[in-house]
Order: sequence, then structure tokens, then C-alpha cells
Amino acid sequence: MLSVYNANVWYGAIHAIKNVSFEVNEDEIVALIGANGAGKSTTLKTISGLLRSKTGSITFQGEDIAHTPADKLVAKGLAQVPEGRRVFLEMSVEENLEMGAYTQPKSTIAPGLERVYEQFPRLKERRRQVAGTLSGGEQQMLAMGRALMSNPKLLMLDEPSMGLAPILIEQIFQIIEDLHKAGTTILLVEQNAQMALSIATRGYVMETGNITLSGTGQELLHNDDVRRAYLGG
Ligand SMILES: Nc1ncnc2c1ncn2[C@@H]1O[C@H](COP(=O)(O)OP(=O)(O)OP(=O)(O)O)[C@@H](O)[C@H]1O
Repeated sequence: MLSVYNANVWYGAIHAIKNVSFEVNEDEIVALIGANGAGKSTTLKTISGLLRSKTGSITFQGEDIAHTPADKLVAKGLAQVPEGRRVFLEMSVEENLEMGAYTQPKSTIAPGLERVYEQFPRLKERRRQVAGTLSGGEQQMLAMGRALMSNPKLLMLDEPSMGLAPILIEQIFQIIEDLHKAGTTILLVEQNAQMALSIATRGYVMETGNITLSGTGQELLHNDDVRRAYLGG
């Protein structure tokens, strides 16, 4: 479904991702794990068109998307939930969700809201509340709900567990699994390697801009190097 081949991205003199290649097949949950600064967010931003690779290619459903603007990618079925959620703090929950359907015909808004509210009853209860007053977990749900309003084929999540209490992390991961079961393919960037690998079909490990290991979620969970570096032994 998605294929990244030989991506290289620089911020000025900093070579942030180096010869990065990987794939996400339809119906998979693929986890990209690694320490702070490894290049995970840069990789996602390159796929979603916010940054550009100087080399290689990126294809989504067989089409070269390396030069497609970010908003056109959403219309093609590729949605990203950015790190730190970035919801519109001054707007209500429902207005935020409506913004998520901006690439879609107006007629998709009502069924989209219904779908998202079914997945996130908490957002339905709070649909008139201003997003800035939501808790961190609720803002994460809103950011995910907003991305789902475009009815994506591939949902990319950047550190959905960041800053959340363990119970909320479990809830968010349960929702990710539910979305996957409902037919959404998922690319998940996480520092929480334990949680990410335990739900992942496959995973990749990034270190200082390179992909250094790959395997099924279970293989990586039981890999000695991964255990030492990311799972506390
Ligand atoms: N806007 C920027 N300008 C300069 N350097 C940047 C910029 N954004 C990221 N970098 C650098 O690029 C490298 C990769 O950063 P990136 O955010 O992709 O890492 P990450 O794996 O997502 O880390 P984290 O888990 O901390 O978000 C880091 O060395 C970072 O300092």
C-alpha cells in the first residue's frame, strides 16, 4: 500500500533520515520505533508531504506521491495524526472534527461525525466543548477522530501515547486495534516500544536516521538488542 524507498532528508546540515526504505502492506499495523531524535517524525512528515526527500521514491497505492501536496494526499486516503495532537484549541470538538473532512464532499460530514462519535463516545458527550479545555487523552482522541473524518485508507499516528497516563495509553492502543479491525491500515510511530510492538503486525527500528532492524512485532519484542535498548532489558 505504501512504499518508501531510499529516503534522505536534511534540516540544513543535519542529515535526519538516511537511505530509509520500508513498506506498509494493506491491513497491517506497522510500528516504527526508536529513541528521541532517531528520525521517526521526520519520516512521517516526509510521507505526508510536509518535508521532501532528496532521493528515492514514495508510492501510495501504486502512485508516486513524493511531490504531491499534503492536502491532496488526504484526499487520496492518507491521513496523519501529528505529534502533540495539534487540535484547534479555540474551536469546539465538533468544529475540529468538521475540519478533518475538508477534503471531502459536505455530504460526508454527518455520517463521518456519526462514525467518529460511535468510536469515541467521550467526544460525543463533549462535542460543544472548546478543545483547549479537553484533557490530554481527550485531545488525542480528538486528533484521531479528526483524521478519521477523511475516511483514510492509511492512518499515520505520531506518538499517540505521548504524555498520557498508563490507563489512557491502554485505551488509545485499544482504539488503534479497533480501527485496524475495522479495516484501516496503520503506520504507528512510538517511543513506547512495548505497546507498539505488542499490537504491530511488523515493525522497524530507527537509530540516528537509519533503519537498523525489522521483523514481525513478536520477533522484535523478543529480540535481545531491542529488549536491551527499548524495553528495559
Ligand atoms: N525543524 C528542524 N530543524 C533542525 N533539525 C531538526 C528539525 N526537526 C528535527 N530535527 C532533527 O532531526 C533529527 C530527527 O528528528 P525527529 O523529530 O525526526 O526524531 P524522532 O525520532 O521523531 O524523535 P522524537 O521521538 O523525539 O520525536 C533530530 O536530530 C532532530 O534534532
